Amino acid sequence: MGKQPNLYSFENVDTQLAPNLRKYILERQSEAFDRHGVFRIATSGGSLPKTLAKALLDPASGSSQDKFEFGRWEVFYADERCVPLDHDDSNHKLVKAEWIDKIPAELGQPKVFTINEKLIDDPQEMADEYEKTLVSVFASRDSVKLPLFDLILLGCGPDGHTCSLFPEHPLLRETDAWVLSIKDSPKPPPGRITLSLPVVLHGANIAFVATGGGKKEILKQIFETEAGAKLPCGLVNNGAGERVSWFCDTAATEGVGYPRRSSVI
Ligand SMILES: O=C1O[C@H](COP(=O)(O)O)[C@@H](O)[C@H](O)[C@H]1O
Repeated sequence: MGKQPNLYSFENVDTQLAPNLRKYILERQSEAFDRHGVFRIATSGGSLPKTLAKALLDPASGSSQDKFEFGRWEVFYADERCVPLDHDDSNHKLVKAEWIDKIPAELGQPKVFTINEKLIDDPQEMADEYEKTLVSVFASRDSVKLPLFDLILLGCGPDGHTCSLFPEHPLLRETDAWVLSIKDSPKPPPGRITLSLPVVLHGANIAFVATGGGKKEILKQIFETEAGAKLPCGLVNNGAGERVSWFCDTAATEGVGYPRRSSVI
């Protein structure tokens, strides 16, 4: 498959996709610990956190010998909605409820970098402040051109959006900023912040999770058409190639002609 993205497709989410995603993340964790002693991830909201929880927390989905060391994790948001952190639209609220709050105490607690909810009425200010947070963690912008996440976990919207980067939106042309604001998101809520495309493409590893029949038409477009290659998810595939892995179920990949794999092992 050379430098192309990996497309994994599993019959069952609980018994196949989740254990394979678990193995993949354990490998990324181990590489990151070897590299710099911490595991820095950026995560999305939407349908991803529920599936991710099965991979991270379900004892039936992996070997007990390989454990996540959440105490050495740093968790950032690939995108966030400009709402209070306890609002139902908040990606943080969802991620916290799905898995962060369920981590057994003995596995440690991740350091989580949320938005400043005092800035919900000013998305640009919120994006600037979140970028400063990244700068403080990933070192100064002068010496680091782009932050290097060990793993970026992404969803794929039915229109091909990922993070809060929407098809044909001018934000896709951003080349300088690390964190962008959007006031006119086509999907509610309208105010959001998002990692920029260059930051996503720079990720050491990028994993999409897309499940269910509602994703099959967009996956066909992304993997098989020129127009799909220009959608945000297609741009990630083309820009990051073999560093991209898709974790899907067969309902989502039905009819997709691109070569599929059934195990990360
Ligand atoms: O609005 C958003 O949507 C995308 C995709 O969500 P999904 O429910 O179709 O998986 C999500 O990745 C992003 O974080 C979220 O803000």
